[in-house]
Amino acid sequence: MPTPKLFAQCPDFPPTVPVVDLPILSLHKIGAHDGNEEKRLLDACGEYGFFVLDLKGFQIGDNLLSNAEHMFDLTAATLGLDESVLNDFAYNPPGDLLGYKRAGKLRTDDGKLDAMEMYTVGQDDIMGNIPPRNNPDTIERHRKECQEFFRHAHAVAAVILAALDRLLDLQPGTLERLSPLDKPSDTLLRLLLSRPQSIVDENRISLGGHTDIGTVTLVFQVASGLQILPAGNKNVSDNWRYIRPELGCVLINLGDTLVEWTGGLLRSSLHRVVTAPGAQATVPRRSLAYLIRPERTASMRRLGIGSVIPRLADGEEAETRSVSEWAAWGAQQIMKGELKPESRGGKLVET
Ligand SMILES: O=C(O)CCC(=O)C(=O)O
Ligand SMILES: [Fe+2]
Repeated sequence: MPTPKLFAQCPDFPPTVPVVDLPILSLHKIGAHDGNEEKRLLDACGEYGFFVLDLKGFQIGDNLLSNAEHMFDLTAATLGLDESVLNDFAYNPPGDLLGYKRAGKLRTDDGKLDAMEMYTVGQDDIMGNIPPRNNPDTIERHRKECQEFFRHAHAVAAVILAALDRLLDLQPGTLERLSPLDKPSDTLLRLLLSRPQSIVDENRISLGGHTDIGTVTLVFQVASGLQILPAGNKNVSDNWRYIRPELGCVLINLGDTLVEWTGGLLRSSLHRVVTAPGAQATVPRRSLAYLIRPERTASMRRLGIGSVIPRLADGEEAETRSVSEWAAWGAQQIMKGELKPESRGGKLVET
């Protein structure tokens, strides 16, 4: 949802489609510990696990908007390479999610094939936490711009995590220290593209319903198509709601790790991408997802003994797995069909 330049290239979001009423919060106010804005943040994290963050007029926010614009260019350049070139960088799931994923590699909720191409860049590779990987030239020539994106995206996320520390009565710095920029993790940036269809099927699912597994995700979209299934609704087409792109803003959603760490207080919501609505379906849809994961050795154990996060109830067992073990287990459960992707947590609004 970044800059005027990108918005000007895209037809308007239609006024008639069903949208979810997410709050637009101010990075500036949250950074200044504004009590009212923090309350709105906590409410949104419990109810939707999603909110829109206005980045404009705050230095790190403006920096990130400009970095995001570069990453949109990088998406076009990289996914515009010949398929034979991209195939040399093909991703290798489930062990290695970095590199190129062509459209049609995944099944969506309706049993059809997905329509999302993506090139995934690892934070460790770009920030030098591991020896560099080999990426297409389009990326190798812009490592510095990628570094800037990771640095500023991480800084914006840190403002939100610091506010959550305060709201959850955790020691200052707790959440940020668990997902540092300079320690090995599975944090990554997805450069995503879904191409316009010759005959538009507005119900086509480009990327199937899922929750994100990590702590927080920052999403930039210009043409929409991203939808959320608000909690408590049956997973049928009529219940999904579009997220309206907002100029100068980034969309933030919480992942399963924050749900676990808070004993289910916060929510991670099911979301998916369908054909962009109205005239937006006629242009290529580019988006960015910066998916933050904790340091690899961090534990999934519930956090803190402050006054907000509930203690384990009688009979409840502490989670002892590391984030990597937990992620591998979750992926396996979903593959075996024993775990269905669905909204998790949200006890904050139920109590
Ligand atoms: O393309 C988008 O808008 C969202 C992508 C997404 O949900 C993801 O990569 O996890
Ligand atoms: Fe996602």
